[in-house]
Amino acid sequence: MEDMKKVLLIATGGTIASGYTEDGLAPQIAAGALLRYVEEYRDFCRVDVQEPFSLDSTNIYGRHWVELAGLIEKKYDAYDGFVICHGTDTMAFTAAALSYLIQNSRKPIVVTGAQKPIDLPVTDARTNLLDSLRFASDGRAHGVNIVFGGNVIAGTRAKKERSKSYNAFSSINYPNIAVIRDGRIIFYIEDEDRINGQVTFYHTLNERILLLKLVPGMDGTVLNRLFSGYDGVIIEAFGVGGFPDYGEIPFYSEIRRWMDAGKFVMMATQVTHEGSDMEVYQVGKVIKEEFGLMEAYDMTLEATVTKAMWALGQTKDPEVFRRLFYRTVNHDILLGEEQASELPS
Ligand SMILES: NC(=O)C[C@H](N)C(=O)O
Repeated sequence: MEDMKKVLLIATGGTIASGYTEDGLAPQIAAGALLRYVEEYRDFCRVDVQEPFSLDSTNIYGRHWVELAGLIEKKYDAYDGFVICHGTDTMAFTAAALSYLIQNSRKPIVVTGAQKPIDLPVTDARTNLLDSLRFASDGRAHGVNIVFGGNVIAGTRAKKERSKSYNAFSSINYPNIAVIRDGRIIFYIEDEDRINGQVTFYHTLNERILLLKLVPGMDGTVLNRLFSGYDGVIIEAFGVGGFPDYGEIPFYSEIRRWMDAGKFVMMATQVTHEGSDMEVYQVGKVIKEEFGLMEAYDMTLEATVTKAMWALGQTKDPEVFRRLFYRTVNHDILLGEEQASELPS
């Protein structure tokens, strides 16, 4: 058929493509073989395959994200949509990173995977892959999304909340973009009109970002010991956000040291839902104001980390960094616009 959509399937490994070995599950099923389990796709799209690498997603990080974005950039004009098959463990990081590396894409870029290998008799893999191909072939779909367990989740809003169930991913602090039920896509958010201008690809990340989770009693000098290894730190604080003050233990002076050295200090919360708001309590407000600290607000940790890597890959200027960090990309932050609008443009 003339109007069949063209989709590029990019396989990267993960459980969806795994088989049993003596040492446990490991990726084995080639990209082309994945497609044989979902022949129904032939009714609505044509698919080519690429397999840049085949890894358990535990082993996927910054350089793979840049490689995936580069591959999509190279093939962008030749396809109507892209589906990346990926392990679930770091899928939320990859989807967030790709949301920053590929912005303003009118074409859909879907990240999917499964909790069970595609060749098992009982598996979520076939539904997830077929749903993803369907979504990547839909004219209303755009940008980076995870399709998993019947949910379509903005690439910056996904979190793996369940390690075994088929509904492993949730959309955090934001509604699903769409759901897919029995092969029918029901959009909750239709915002194609927000895309104007050209798709933009970025090629640089700075991975020297540390995510430090506070535990009660943590000694602030831990920041001193990690100082030379990183250009920025995101501190995963308690509740809406604040720093402990245990008397002589110097979180405050460590933050001063990092900032005086031109490093970036940001605050996020270890609570999954509803986000940070450092100005509520004295333990947060005073230090936020003193240092002009940035905070993640309603962003997921995965988005916060990869956005910091992307922004720091573009600039070292604190004002430019702040503007990039608070600007909304692929629905990632709702509470940052206010902060961004207070900055000179
Ligand atoms: N369900 C999965 O895909 C888990 C696997 N360990 C991976 O992330 O590659």
